[in-house]
Amino acid sequence: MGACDAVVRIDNLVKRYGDLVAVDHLSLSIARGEVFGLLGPNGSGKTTTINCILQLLSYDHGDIQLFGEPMRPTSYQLKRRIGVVPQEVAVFDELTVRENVDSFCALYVGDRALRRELVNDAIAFVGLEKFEGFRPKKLSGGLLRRLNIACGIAHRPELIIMDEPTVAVDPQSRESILSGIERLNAEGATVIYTSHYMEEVERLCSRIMIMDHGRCVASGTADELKGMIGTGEKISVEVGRMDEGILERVRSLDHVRTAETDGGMLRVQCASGAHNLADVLGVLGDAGLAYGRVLSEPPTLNDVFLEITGRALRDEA
Ligand SMILES: Nc1ncnc2c1ncn2[C@@H]1O[C@H](COP(=O)(O)OP(=O)(O)OP(=O)(O)O)[C@@H](O)[C@H]1O
Repeated sequence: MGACDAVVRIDNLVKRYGDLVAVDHLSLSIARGEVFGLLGPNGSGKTTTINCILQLLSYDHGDIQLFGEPMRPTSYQLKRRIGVVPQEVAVFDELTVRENVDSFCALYVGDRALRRELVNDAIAFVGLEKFEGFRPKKLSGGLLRRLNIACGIAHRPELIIMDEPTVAVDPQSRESILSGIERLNAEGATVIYTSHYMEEVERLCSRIMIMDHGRCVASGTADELKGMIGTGEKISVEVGRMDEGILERVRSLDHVRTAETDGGMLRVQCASGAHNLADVLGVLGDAGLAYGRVLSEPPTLNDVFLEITGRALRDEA
């Protein structure tokens, strides 16, 4: 990828808070049209990275380029091409939903008629038409988050940065937010999405960087990340009673790491490898054991994180 194709390029970023190294020699490059996921537990440095990109924080070392140009605190022409949805809801309590979206849009768009159209579109986009005249205090947490998004995207930015936009929202708003991001991307926006919810990142992101202690511990597509580890699928089979001899035969299969029974279910954790499910069912079939439901779950991004760091992504969540 040439430098000009990169919407965001970070080289060797270091940010310290006193003795704490919050971002530790981080480099990344994000191409136009990507939904780039920054995944990591709380405190791993995601927000600090975002705030450095936006020049809201000064940093100790490193280069940041946006749209092929160096990003500086005074790069207003670059900043207007970015939409930010911050982690904390940041809206004006005294203004209505419509007035809030309009005042953020007015930072970048002077023409009133055009702005009216953009504000209408943004409010419709997040599904807040019925709440246009409401002040933020009257909105639920999920609706507030949607207002926060409308404020960030109304001026049609090319790069949208969303910092954990679904924390503490109801399932309906979560779905609305996720499908909204998919639509923004389909319309051409490049998106940076930070989260500690691996399911969201897996659904949305074309590429993922897993962070821990300010460092990149792994990056790639979800499938590439899963391919990097030795953990394979988890197999569950409804078996009722099962004698120890059959269990031992399952355990002796090539790629089986552990096999246990619990409440009538056989649970098998495999190492990565082909035919694991067929091999396990083969043992049961050969033993003449009737079985019921069979579930095979591929490894998750949490398994990637666990294998690389020895901890679960949600340990601290
Ligand atoms: N203003 C600050 N002063 C001192 N330390 C800070 C400050 N802001 C963040 N930190 C520390 O820097 C580290 C990275 O924090 P950061 O907020 O970037 O992580 P994060 O991955 O975004 O976490 P979260 O999911 O909680 O937002 C943490 O150890 C945090 O405690």
